[in-house]
Amino acid sequence: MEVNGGEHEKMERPETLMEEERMTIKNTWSKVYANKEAAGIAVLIRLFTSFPSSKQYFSDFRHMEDVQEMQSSVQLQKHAVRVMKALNTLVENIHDGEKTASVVELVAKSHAHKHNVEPVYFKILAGVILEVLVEAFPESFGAEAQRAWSKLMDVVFWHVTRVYSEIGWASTERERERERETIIAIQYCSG
Ligand code: HEM
Repeated sequence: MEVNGGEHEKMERPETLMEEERMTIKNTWSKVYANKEAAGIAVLIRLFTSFPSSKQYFSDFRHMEDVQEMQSSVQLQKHAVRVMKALNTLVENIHDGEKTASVVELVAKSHAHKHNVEPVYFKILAGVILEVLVEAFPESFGAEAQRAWSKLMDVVFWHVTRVYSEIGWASTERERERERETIIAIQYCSG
């Protein structure tokens, strides 16, 4: 999988979520969102420790190795809450495909234009979110919930790549190499 500008056309549009899956997502989310700061920070810390290259975009802690030091970064805490709030908007509007598209569009545009984030990091973050939620809320995130959430993440990522493709994002050769390395690491981690 290579995720850059021209790749979107090759991606199959993910299936629409079924009513049952939407309900599962809503039901499992409320507990997570009640702990949004802690859950968001846990997700980002996992992202930055498992995939240290994802820190490169954050001026305040790109050189930090120490987890406690990272946790006290205001930039990290703010981003954690921002990610959770955006997810909450997606969940609240899960029946509204246009709203989903527009929320993801805004985030993808700013991350491409302002923050220069490679799209593959959205895919990585999606995997990390699931991993952390399953660990933190095992009673809620069983197989059925995991399937529903994976589908939602696929929809999000599909929109992200659509936007990156529309704005003509092109990864440099070095960045592609890093993406390949990262994807191999993900495959390795997920057995
Ligand atoms: C679901 C995924 C994500 C959501 C909802 C999200 C949301 C946001 C929001 C709302 C902002 C502030 C407003 C803006 O500039 O757009 C922001 C800033 C930022 N995001 Fe994300 N983000 C996501 C994923 C990522 C990823 C994967 C990275 C990089 C690995 C990243 C890096 C950044 C950076 C560097 C900033 C600027 C931080 C600052 O200046 O304090 N984001 N994000």
